[in-house]
Amino acid sequence: MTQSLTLRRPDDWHLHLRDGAMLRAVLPETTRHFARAIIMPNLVPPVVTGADAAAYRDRILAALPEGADFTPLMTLYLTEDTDPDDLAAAHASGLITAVKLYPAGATTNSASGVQDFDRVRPVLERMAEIGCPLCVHGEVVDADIDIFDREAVFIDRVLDPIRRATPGLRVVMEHITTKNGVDYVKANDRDLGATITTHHLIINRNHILVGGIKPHYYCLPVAKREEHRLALRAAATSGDARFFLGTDSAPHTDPNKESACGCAGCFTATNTMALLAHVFEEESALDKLEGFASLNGPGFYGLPVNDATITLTRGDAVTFPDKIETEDGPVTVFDPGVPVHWHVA
Ligand SMILES: NC(=O)N[C@@H](CC(=O)O)C(=O)O
Ligand SMILES: [Zn+2]
Ligand SMILES: [Zn+2]
Repeated sequence: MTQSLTLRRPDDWHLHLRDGAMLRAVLPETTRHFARAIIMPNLVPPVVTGADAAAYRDRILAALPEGADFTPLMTLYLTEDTDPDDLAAAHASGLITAVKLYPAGATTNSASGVQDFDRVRPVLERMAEIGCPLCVHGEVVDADIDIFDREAVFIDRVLDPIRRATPGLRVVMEHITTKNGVDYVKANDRDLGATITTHHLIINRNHILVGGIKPHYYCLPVAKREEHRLALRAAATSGDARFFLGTDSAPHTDPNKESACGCAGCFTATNTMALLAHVFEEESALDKLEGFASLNGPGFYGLPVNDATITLTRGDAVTFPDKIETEDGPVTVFDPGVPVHWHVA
């Protein structure tokens, strides 16, 4: 049995770092293991202009722990008023790596997102021209669409039409949660990739609801039924380079999670690499973990892979901290609910 596994240092292609005290508290949890991360722009107010992204990047760099080797890859939050010239300049200078599309109202801090997709068509065309990828939170928000169907309906009604209307636009379907998402990626051989989170490889909707409601397992898109989790596992461990890690680690304080109207988001920055080793071992696919966590993402984004390595070792069951303390309050670390024997050496 494999006892130790050395990988090129991984990257996180979907990460929420927040700002201020929360940023300072959660950033070390990521920089300990990851070399780069795509930084989500859903702050309040959101990161919409190049100037916003530059200022946010500087706040992240100022919060880096001593000696950390970490590069934040910045994104802009697409709105119906996004200026294509500002976007193009931010992309050309290397300030931003991608642009994020939130359908208005789909998730945490998405109120400034897109309501009328026709209104962002010129921006999307410009992005296709300059080769700037679009990261998509793929859920419709129509009240008559069941929350468990929102991803599948988004693919048919919004994503596929956008991709057909904008040839050459490179799209990352963020945090896919369904077999429909996996199949859509597989059926398209260019300009399309998908991130998969750690938690969606581990939980299905029963984990959220059976035996009492578990607010720390609630995130968006919400975990689906077991067949979808299995499809995600198969995709992540398949070696198909279109699938790569985006943890969507999304810290909220415990009072905001354990509430009558709890926030969506799972915080997995702390234990993601150990949990992934656990999952990939269960799938007899430890040899595919480096591709998923360290190679496929850079491949999609056209960036070099990292030179440094990390080593995971297997031993006695490990314990992770239950919570990270922040000046805003405690943040609960995702609990896989099963013993995990891997840790980052
Ligand atoms: N995933 C989540 O449940 N929450 C994210 C937003 C998002 O990625 O949709 C957050 O910012 O808290
Ligand atoms: Zn999202
Ligand atoms: Zn997210």
